[in-house]
Amino acid sequence: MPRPNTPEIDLFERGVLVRLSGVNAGYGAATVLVGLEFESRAGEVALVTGPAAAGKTTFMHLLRLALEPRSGRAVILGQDVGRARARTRAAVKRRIGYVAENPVFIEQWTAFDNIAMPLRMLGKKPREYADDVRELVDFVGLNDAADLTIEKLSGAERHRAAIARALAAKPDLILADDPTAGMSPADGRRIVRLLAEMRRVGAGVVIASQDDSLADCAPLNHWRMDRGRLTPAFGVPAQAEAME
Ligand SMILES: Nc1ncnc2c1ncn2[C@@H]1O[C@H](COP(=O)(O)OP(=O)(O)OP(=O)(O)O)[C@@H](O)[C@H]1O
Repeated sequence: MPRPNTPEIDLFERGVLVRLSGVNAGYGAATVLVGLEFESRAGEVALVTGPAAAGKTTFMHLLRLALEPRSGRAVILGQDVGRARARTRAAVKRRIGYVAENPVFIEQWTAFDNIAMPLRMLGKKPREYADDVRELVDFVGLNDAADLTIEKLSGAERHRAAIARALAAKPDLILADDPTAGMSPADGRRIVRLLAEMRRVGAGVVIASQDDSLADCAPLNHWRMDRGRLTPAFGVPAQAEAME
């Protein structure tokens, strides 16, 4: 007899990728995130905006399981991550694509090889992943720059490469921390649209930024973070209405 699903797996199967209920988190003695209520569903994009030091990066660390909730309940990709064992947490992490604020690459490698890194780590051979990586390169618009070593890329191209790398292993949840930093407004909007496209393959996307003006460049749920508290920016987003 198959074991019945846990309530957390049931939630995932109903398309709820993240559900935070009353979550507090922080560093050392400092509580940075306070009483978070948040939900992200498959095929939805969330934009979290707020001023410097509001807690956006800390929120990303919580979602990518680099920071544990101190209290409350955090269900991410079908697991109560505050209670899960190290092995389960590691398995959840592998299903999350993360675009860091300052992406770190192997500078002497080409963008193509850096993008392929997650696939190599899964044990795939170049002939198995070459077409998929080329497709990603096209998708993010890196084109010929993919064959240059990363150190030669512009800031915007590095972000495109970081996005392609985060998508390589086909994650269920994509997190992008300030992906438009240092870009022109037009480039920034293109990047957000690109990330938002991932909803079409059923992924959930969460983007953090200081820039409120990004809210109208794709269909998304806009949240504001202020002093560690998260609120829907315009009334109650569709996803929160659907919370059971
Ligand atoms: N490793 C850490 N240890 C202690 N405090 C930290 C740590 N990282 C961040 N903080 C503090 O947590 C608070 C929130 O920082 P966080 O980086 O999450 O904000 P942010 O909204 O991402 O800011 P920005 O838009 O400038 O990137 C700040 O007061 C910051 O000083």
